[in-house]
Amino acid sequence: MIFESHLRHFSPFKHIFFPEPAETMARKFFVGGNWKMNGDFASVDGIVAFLNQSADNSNVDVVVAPPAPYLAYAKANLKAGVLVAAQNCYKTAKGAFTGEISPAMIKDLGLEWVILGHSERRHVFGESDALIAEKTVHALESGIKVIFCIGEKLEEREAGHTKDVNFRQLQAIVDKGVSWENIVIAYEPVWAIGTGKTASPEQAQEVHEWVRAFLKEKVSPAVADATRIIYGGSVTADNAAELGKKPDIDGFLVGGASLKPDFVKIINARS
Ligand SMILES: O=C[C@H](O)COP(=O)(O)O
Repeated sequence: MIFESHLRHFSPFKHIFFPEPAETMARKFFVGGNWKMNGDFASVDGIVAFLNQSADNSNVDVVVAPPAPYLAYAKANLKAGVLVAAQNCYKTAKGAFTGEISPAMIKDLGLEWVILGHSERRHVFGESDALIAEKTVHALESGIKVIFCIGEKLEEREAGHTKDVNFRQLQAIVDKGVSWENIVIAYEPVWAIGTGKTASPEQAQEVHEWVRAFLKEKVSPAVADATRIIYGGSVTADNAAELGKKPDIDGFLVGGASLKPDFVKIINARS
């Protein structure tokens, strides 16, 4: 996959062999639920019950991310339309890395997705852009799709660095020549996560538009057009519909509200 990406960008014949699609592609809405380090068997049963009882919605990709000990249990009990993601993984398949899980293990559980670069991994556990990029490359090469999180801290926004920070975080994987068809970008301003301070639809749309323009310039117009950019940060059933009306917001990554039955309203926010 890296080979094709390089050919597309570096071949002098790229427009002959890899023409860019002329038409704009419709992006399927994507709603992720990140349970973070919350839950036990009883609460997982409760979440599974409201998800399984929800009406099927073929217009939305729904992916929930339980803590690692509950991945297999959630997968075994959720209906087919709700996929399961791991919240993190390491950059190699196996080895002496106490406490880590690998994409190979995620795949072995029959799962397809992992969240990487979440702000809590970046800022609580000190993961660097470089490490997150290595993890992303390894996950993709292992056949696992990636919800790749980016986002600025409050002080970075107030200092006028929002664009620089988000572009720097993205550049780390652009530099690796990743193939973008199995990546969803989650823009999650750190100041909005778990704070109840949602970015306004206009604030979120502004950054999503920047991110799409960045992809157009640094990768290709086709990738910019096709890649889903979802928003995370205090999304609730009350604010999801307005956020979801913005043209560059292709879904949500939901934390706290994904633990409650109203998560189903967020899944259906654009229906
Ligand atoms: O991954 C999800 C985000 O960190 C958002 O969390 P939140 O909805 O609790 O603010």
